[in-house]
Amino acid sequence: MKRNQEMTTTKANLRQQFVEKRLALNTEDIRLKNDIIFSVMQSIFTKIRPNVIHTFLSNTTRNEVDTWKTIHWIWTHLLHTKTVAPYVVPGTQEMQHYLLDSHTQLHLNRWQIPEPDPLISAKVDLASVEVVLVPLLAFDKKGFRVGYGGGYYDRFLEQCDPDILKIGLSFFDPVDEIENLDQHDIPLNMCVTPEYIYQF
Ligand SMILES: Nc1nc2c(c(=O)[nH]1)N(C=O)[C@@H](CNc1ccc(C(=O)N[C@@H](CCC(=O)O)C(=O)O)cc1)CN2
Ligand SMILES: Nc1ncnc2c1ncn2[C@@H]1O[C@H](COP(=O)(O)OP(=O)(O)OP(=O)(O)O)[C@@H](O)[C@H]1O
Repeated sequence: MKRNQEMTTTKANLRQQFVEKRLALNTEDIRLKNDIIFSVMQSIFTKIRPNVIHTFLSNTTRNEVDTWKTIHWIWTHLLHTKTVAPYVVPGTQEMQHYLLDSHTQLHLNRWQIPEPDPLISAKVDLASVEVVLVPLLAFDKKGFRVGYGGGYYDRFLEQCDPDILKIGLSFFDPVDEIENLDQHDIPLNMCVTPEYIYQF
């Protein structure tokens, strides 16, 4: 406990800590945790039946929470729900957003993250998005998050309706507090972990 209190919880420190924690999980741990998160996502989406869900496309080689099972389940069970995925415009901090369906052509970007081909995919108006599944490395008890440090999601969420439902997905529990938040940080409304559904 003492040690925990003395540990700094700056974004840079948490980034390093949680990259390591995630890479230390074994394949079986990850499978079990992903299964629990998937079943929670099924209940949440069955209950609220959103029209448009924006989701990150996991880089499973970095042990990100897997969104693919949820995406396939949405496609087969929520027939009126559209899914949308981001594309990082190279050399910028900006993301564009494209319709994701079984026909969407995907390419791996420089970080091995699958993205819709911007030349042939259908661009989506952010005003239609109702739910965003947000990637993260760590989050705190107030719902603030730390990602890889590009600031992509804060820039994106700023463009969305403030009432949009922002759901983080994490294999780990929250830290008490992120020390160096800035005015751009937009908190999550919910974070799903294998242990608990946090609501903020
Ligand atoms: N699956 C997924 N898609 C996503 C995100 C994410 O976290 N996960 N992003 C969430 O924002 C955006 C991509 N942001 C990223 C930002 C930095 C790095 C990265 O690997 N950075 C290096 C640092 C040096 C470099 O620029 O290469 C690193 O962490 O080692 C990866 C993705 C958009 N799409
Ligand atoms: N809306 C914004 N406008 C301008 N700068 C921003 C905005 N959002 C974030 N930033 C800046 O981007 C940088 C990275 O932000 P931060 O460390 O919060 O990234 P992150 O949340 O870990 O990354 P990501 O959102 O890509 O997962 C910071 O310097 C932050 O101030």
